[in-house]
Amino acid sequence: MRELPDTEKREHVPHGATTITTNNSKEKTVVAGSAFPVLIEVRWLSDHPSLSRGDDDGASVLRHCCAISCASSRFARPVAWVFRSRRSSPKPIPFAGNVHQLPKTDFFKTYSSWAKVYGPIVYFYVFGRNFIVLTDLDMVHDLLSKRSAHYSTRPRMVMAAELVNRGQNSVVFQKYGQRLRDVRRIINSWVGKNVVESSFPTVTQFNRKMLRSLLESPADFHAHVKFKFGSLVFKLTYGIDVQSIYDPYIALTEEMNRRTSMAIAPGRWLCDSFPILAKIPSWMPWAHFRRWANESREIIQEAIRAPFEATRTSVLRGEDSPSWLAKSLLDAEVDLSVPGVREDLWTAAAGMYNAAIDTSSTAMHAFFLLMVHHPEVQEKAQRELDAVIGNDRLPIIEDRDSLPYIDNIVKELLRFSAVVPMVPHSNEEDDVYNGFFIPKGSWVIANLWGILHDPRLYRDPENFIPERFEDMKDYPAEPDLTLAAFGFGRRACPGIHFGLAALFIDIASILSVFDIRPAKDGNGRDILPPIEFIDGNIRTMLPFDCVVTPRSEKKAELVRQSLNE
Ligand code: HEM
Repeated sequence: MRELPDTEKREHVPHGATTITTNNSKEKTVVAGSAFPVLIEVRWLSDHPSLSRGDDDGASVLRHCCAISCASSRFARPVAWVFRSRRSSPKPIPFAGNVHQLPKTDFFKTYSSWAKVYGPIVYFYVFGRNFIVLTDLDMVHDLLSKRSAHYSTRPRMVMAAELVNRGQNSVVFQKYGQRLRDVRRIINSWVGKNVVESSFPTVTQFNRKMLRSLLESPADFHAHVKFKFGSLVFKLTYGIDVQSIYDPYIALTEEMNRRTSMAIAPGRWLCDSFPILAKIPSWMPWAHFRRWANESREIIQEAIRAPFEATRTSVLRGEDSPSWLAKSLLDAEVDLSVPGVREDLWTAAAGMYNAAIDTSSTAMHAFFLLMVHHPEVQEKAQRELDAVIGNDRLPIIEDRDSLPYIDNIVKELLRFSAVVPMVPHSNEEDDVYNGFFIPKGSWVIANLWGILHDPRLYRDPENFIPERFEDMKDYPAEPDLTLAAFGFGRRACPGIHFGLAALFIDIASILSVFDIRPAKDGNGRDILPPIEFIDGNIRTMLPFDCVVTPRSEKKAELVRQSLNE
């Protein structure tokens, strides 16, 4: 342990409490004494200027103290933190913590407003669970990327991960470890950077089908977009052709996603705050949450198992129905009798639907709405498309480099809509960062919405302006945080290349073929639907009306012909 500098002295006061006076901080702190001797050190050191200077020596002493504090008492850690973080957190109430200050929706907006008051790293706790919210890109990179060896697991989610079993059968909820690495390796062999291009012909084919649906029933654009992503992912993953949104596979998978969203809804389940409740037997009269969890577990298992078995049967019959899963099943090195192999494959396959559909659909729904609000963006994009693509063909994914404005629309769409507004990671070890003690098992949340709307990075962040990414003579381009929108470190979205290609081809081809205009009210006036998202771990949009019309008969004909190619 480091010696106290001369300028600092301690005096012992009755009942074991200790007073620490430092010349530097001009601060006198009395902390509970005899029960938590180590905490006193933690409190003092963490405020010591050596740490705020980033002094390694000080930091290592603090780390050492933290380790001792943990060894001495599990209870000690949050207490230590509370002492430290008075200036970095809203005022808690005893036991419940900050539960009374949490909003019902749009958590990330509240976190961003806290960041303005308490700084970019905010701590709060709710019934003993520690939350650290980072609203600063550098800090997020420091912890989730540079220290990703320790920050790549997910926080404990009793209802979702344990009772509903998503911790076992969903890549998104899996703890960091060998199983997750195996599942991610499978996913990378399907959509990784080096292989993703092989899926482009199918992505384009499903894009053309969506364009045709838009021609036939433009008012249903909301459903066409969702169905396109759902049917595309089913085809690529399982080789299954789903015929409509009422297809039983789609219905099952939607139910899986609905129940998963309910299972992770913040504040909904008491067992998340009091894990002991998870031990209550499900037959007890008021244990309906346990019965709901059991029912959900079965439905979800069926949603995961059914398409997997359909593909396996088709492979066993020798049917020619190529898919990512069939490719893996046919891989000579894959032996389903080895424990865990089957589970890894179905987890990887189900993860594609879980993680791909809602994210991409929300981005596209937001795109339609933003085009209604921004005819000037639409016209500029169409001028670029007409100049580069012309009138004789539809855009293809390979046009990306020659359509920089469309690319900027994709970037701005991801920034503006922040489809995944918050990314929760957790640390497997106690840690110290910038003088902050981060207890093991904390929720370390990257406030992506806050970062993508940070006024220090973006001028007028609440507005949709694709031009912000253009380097202009009198105004340099603003930061392109597309990668950040897909998460961090070892948990970063493995579908990024696939997702970006799919968004690009949809946006380019829709703007090439269609005009998107506001619907009119009875008096012929434009109806501009409000730009509002529904809060969730993945944001969604309520349906809204707009008018989608082909720009010319020739463009419409190109769409019809494209399906015969
Ligand atoms: C607009 C499109 C998308 C966005 C904005 C998006 C964003 C994200 C984000 C923020 C994460 C969490 C990363 C983290 O924890 O640090 C994530 C995870 C994930 N995404 Fe995406 N994603 C998109 C599309 C896709 C697509 C198309 C796929 C599959 C083809 C996909 C597959 C996954 C998977 C499997 C995970 C879980 C990774 C893990 O927990 O280890 N995503 N995504």
